[in-house]
Amino acid sequence: MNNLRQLVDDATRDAIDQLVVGAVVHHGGQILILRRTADDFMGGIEELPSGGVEDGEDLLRALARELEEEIGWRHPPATAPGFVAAFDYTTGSGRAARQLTFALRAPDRAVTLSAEHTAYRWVDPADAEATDLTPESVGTVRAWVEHAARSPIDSGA
Ligand SMILES: Nc1nc2c([nH]c(=O)n2[C@H]2C[C@H](O)[C@@H](COP(=O)(O)OP(=O)(O)OP(=O)(O)O)O2)c(=O)[nH]1
Repeated sequence: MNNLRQLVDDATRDAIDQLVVGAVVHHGGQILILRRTADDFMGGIEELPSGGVEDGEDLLRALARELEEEIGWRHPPATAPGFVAAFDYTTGSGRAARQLTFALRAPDRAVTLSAEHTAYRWVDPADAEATDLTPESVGTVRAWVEHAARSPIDSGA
């Protein structure tokens, strides 16, 4: 399984200010993407469900909280999340962020959005480039496809 502590230690070593957790939520081979509200920073883009890890929070607890907040999941994930990939970016407030993305199988397609997003859709990962996902997110989806093909158990598939 993945070493979560190592991911956190690596971020500290790399002077990351803000850890962010994200999820490739998948169901029947499709993945869930959310559209940010137009007036937000990076408004209107599509993104994977994601959000900042709070002080003292571990990665998987942060992931469960963000999934509850952003897509209304009120149950523990159906499968153990598998680590997919990391990407670094600068947040709207200028902080060095690293998004650590995990894969999770959704029990169904039910989604309840928060005010942070205006829409959601389930897409074929092969079509990721034709969405408004950022290149970093497209790369993450690709990594998930490759990872799932290589080692189905660890992928959380
Ligand atoms: N800023 C930024 N965000 C990116 C890039 N690539 C990429 O996928 N993203 C994604 C990650 C997030 O889903 C979203 C940006 O949100 P964010 O974390 O910066 O949002 P925020 O403004 O609420 O953050 P903050 O200022 O409150 O710290 O876009 C990038 O190059 N720059």
